Amino acid sequence: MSAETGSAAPVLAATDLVIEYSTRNGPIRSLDQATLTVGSGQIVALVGESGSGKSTLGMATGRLLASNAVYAGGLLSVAGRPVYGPGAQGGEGLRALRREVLAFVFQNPVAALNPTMRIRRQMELAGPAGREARDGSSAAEALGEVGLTDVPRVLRSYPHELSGGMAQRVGIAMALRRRPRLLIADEPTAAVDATLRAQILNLLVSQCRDQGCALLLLTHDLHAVAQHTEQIAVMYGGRMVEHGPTAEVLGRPMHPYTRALVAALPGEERPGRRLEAIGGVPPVLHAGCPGCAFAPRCPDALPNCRDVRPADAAVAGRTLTCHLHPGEIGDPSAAPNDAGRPRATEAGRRHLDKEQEAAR
Ligand SMILES: Nc1ncnc2c1ncn2[C@@H]1O[C@H](COP(=O)(O)OP(=O)(O)OP(=O)(O)O)[C@@H](O)[C@H]1O
Repeated sequence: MSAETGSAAPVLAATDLVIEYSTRNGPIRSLDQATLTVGSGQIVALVGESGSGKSTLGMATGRLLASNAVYAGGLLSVAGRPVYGPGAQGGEGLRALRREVLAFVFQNPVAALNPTMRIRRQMELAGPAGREARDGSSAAEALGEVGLTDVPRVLRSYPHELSGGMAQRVGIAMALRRRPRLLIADEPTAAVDATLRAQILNLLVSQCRDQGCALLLLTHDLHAVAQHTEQIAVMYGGRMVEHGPTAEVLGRPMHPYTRALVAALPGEERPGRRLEAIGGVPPVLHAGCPGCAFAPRCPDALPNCRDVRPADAAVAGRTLTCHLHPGEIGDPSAAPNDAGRPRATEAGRRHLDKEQEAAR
């Protein structure tokens, strides 16, 4: 077995992926060299404001983008099988990938189900082919495992006869029926009653853990991320700006955008201080951003931030894409190199000194 297709291959590997949508007003660049790796069985959050490109990356995993989406560069593979880039799967290969490896849970659970079919039939179709597909009891078991009571009634129901919470449990049961290796959940609790959100998320994460299925959770909810995920990737303007272990990234955010997201989190306000809103609006890109897309909103922007793209650097156990953090201080292996990593500027060093001073 080659390294590419072996079980050691990450379940999701996107490298410098560029996706644009063609519109009457010109292209909208939704992914601008997005890079993300999800390991087998990992629970990973992808966060960022609305429009940062999370759903585009999620749907790109199965080449399920809107018809006006245009692939414009980079690579994406799922479980070692190329989806975008050289050797990309098409036809039956792509259908097999969607059937055997990938699963999706969407924001609106009722709309994600087929309105004309009873749940029993949809569960059968979502399950493995053959004898088991006709075996009603296995569908019932799967619904029992996601905490549904009165399963016979649920099996007889049409989607509109279920509450949002019940429909999302059915959606999770369906998504996991074929034992996928990667589940993409796009705001899975956004349309569910607030009192049920934690339950649904707990269920989703525990079911994925039990099955060893990796989960990529696209969300705005940093509290949920802190509670449930191992890794977090922060996205802005179609690319990752900070990626690493959730506890470390949220506990000590380093990219100014991550810091702003954490400061805007309800519960982060200190007595007598207001919750900080992030000033300005996220960009809509029409072409590759020449520098850091956050620079126009960044309180710490350096002179080169608007014009020079920061490279990824390993800093404090995470990957950071920011001129303020060009690499580990005192770590020669992470220092500027000939491969084009930008050099730490004097202003960058001063900023870091200030940060370290504040931390003391
Ligand atoms: N079919 C489309 N045609 C044109 N532009 C699109 C299309 N789909 C998405 N976009 C644009 O691409 C950018 C990224 O959108 P995307 O939905 O991936 O972001 P997101 O982070 O998932 O946002 P949200 O959290 O609101 O779902 C946005 O500017 C969006 O308006």
